[in-house]
Amino acid sequence: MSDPATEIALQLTGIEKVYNRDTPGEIRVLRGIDLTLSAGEAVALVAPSGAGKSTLLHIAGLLDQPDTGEVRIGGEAVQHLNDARRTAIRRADVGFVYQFHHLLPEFTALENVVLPQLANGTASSSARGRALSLLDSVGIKPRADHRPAALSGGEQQRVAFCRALANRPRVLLADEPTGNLDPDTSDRVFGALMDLVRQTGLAALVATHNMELAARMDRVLRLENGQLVSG
Ligand SMILES: Nc1ncnc2c1ncn2[C@@H]1O[C@H](COP(=O)(O)OP(=O)(O)OP(=O)(O)O)[C@@H](O)[C@H]1O
Repeated sequence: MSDPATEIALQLTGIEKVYNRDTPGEIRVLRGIDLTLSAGEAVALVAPSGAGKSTLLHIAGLLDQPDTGEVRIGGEAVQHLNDARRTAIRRADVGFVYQFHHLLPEFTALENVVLPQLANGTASSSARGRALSLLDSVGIKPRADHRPAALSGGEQQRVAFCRALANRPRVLLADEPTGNLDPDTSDRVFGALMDLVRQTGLAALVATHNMELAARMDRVLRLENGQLVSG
């Protein structure tokens, strides 16, 4: 059996992305991105606004296609797969946490966390238990039956964090997952994330401007001039 610690969860090779090609507004956002994320590894992505962080996360999460380069998730090259297969891989293997959480307003916090598993056809009797345990790990289990409108911004963000992890994805792609949170709550959510990384082999790519959190991850990568550099 392969060692989960050395299993490659996500691999980007030679990724390039240009917007408005061959027009005066051409922007070469990604200029040859190489990134290997192993199972059980957390990597911080630090990028100034407009550097291409969202573009990179969208390509890594199969929401967008690069112009050139290859994306592999769990060893499978996804470039030439049809849309249905790419969607299936995204749903099964990738969790997203965005700056804006997009919770479904008519459902409770708990239902918002369980719903992706229903969509995925993977909801089991344990799905509710898994969702409650995730909500507990970030301190909002007592709010499980509240709808998003009755939750604070930070509570909604924590629900979105749990939703992203409910399916046990192989890769978590997060954009400022603790951005709205006070330092203690941020610490708790980050701790819950790192526990999952260490205990379950989750691979996490976390965009953040918080250099203290970044330093607590395994590696820090900066997106500069369309390329990734260490540190
Ligand atoms: N669909 C698009 N068409 C044209 N230009 C785009 C498109 N999407 C993004 N851009 C441009 O590409 C650059 C990178 O955008 P991106 O959203 O990836 O940056 P970002 O690093 O996530 O920024 P922020 O941190 O401010 O959200 C920006 O200059 C942006 O204006």
